[in-house]
Amino acid sequence: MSVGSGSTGSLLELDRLSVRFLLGRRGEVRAVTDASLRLERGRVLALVGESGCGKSVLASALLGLLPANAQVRGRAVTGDVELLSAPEQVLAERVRGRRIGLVPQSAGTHLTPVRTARSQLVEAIRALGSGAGPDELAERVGLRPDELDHYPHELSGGMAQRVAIALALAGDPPVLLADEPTTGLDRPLVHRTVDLLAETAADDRAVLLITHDLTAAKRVATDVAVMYASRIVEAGPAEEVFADPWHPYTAGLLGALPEGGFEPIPGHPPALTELDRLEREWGCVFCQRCPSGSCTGDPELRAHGDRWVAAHPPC
Ligand SMILES: Nc1ncnc2c1ncn2[C@@H]1O[C@H](COP(=O)(O)OP(=O)(O)OP(=O)(O)O)[C@@H](O)[C@H]1O
Ligand code: NI
Repeated sequence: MSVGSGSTGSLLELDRLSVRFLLGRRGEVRAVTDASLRLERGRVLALVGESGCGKSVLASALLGLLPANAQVRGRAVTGDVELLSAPEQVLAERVRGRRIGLVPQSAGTHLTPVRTARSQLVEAIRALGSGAGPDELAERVGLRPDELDHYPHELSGGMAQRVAIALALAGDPPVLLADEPTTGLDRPLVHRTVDLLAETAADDRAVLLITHDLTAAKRVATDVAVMYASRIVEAGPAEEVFADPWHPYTAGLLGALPEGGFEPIPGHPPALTELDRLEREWGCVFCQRCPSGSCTGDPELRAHGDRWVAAHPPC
């Protein structure tokens, strides 16, 4: 992955995407700040970070699904569409399902209970006007065609998740956006689901996998971006970042895993209404939790080769 602008051949590119929610007299929530990312063909980019850091808001911004009190800045380009300024009609007719397929959080509740998987798939194919057939899509996600004739309550969790991914693929979108696609699944099923997403990426697409499940991210991501308090604080090739994190927050997330010895960083992320003040006072909003003592106080994500880090450059 690369962060920044001036791409060739990327399927999705974000350039300083920022989102604030205006709360009137209660101030503002800064949910996403200057997020720059590039998603290339064949790649799985995991966007990781604790609950509430802004991952889902970033995803909603790309799909034009933010509420009216959201103020959006920056650029996000897929194909010839600039997503942040595109009218709703363009997003509805050309982007959602066609350029960006959405894999839902909970497949079980996403499917309509009174209709078979096949009829839902056929309807999606018809609505999106794509050339794929239901059996072909079933096969692509590892389902037997006859399994499509089940109603959602007859599907196992894993089969429902496969149907949901088949639905996301119905319009043959080059990009899949999966926001916490493994919520509520047990570990083997988490692995099968993310493996399937990785296979779809290998099939000439790209996947943006939003998750707080570091184990799942480690398993399939080719690239990773770590988000803390609305900002991406570190990004780069997944293998390198996971093996040798530069930002102390990334190190803390990895330290909280079983293999890291269950040692999370003490404290909590700051309230998102306080970020402007904290950055004015400290530079870096992580500083109050920062064990490293080497913070430059510069919140900008800076490049060092193909890796990016804020405030804590490699020494
Ligand atoms: N409409 C809104 N008005 C005000 N604040 C909002 C609104 N929608 C989201 N937020 C806030 O934006 C912040 C980021 O939320 P977001 O859902 O993106 O977090 P997340 O990283 O996806 O976490 P999770 O893993 O829990 O989904 C949260 O503090 C949330 O309360
Ligand atoms: Ni710091």
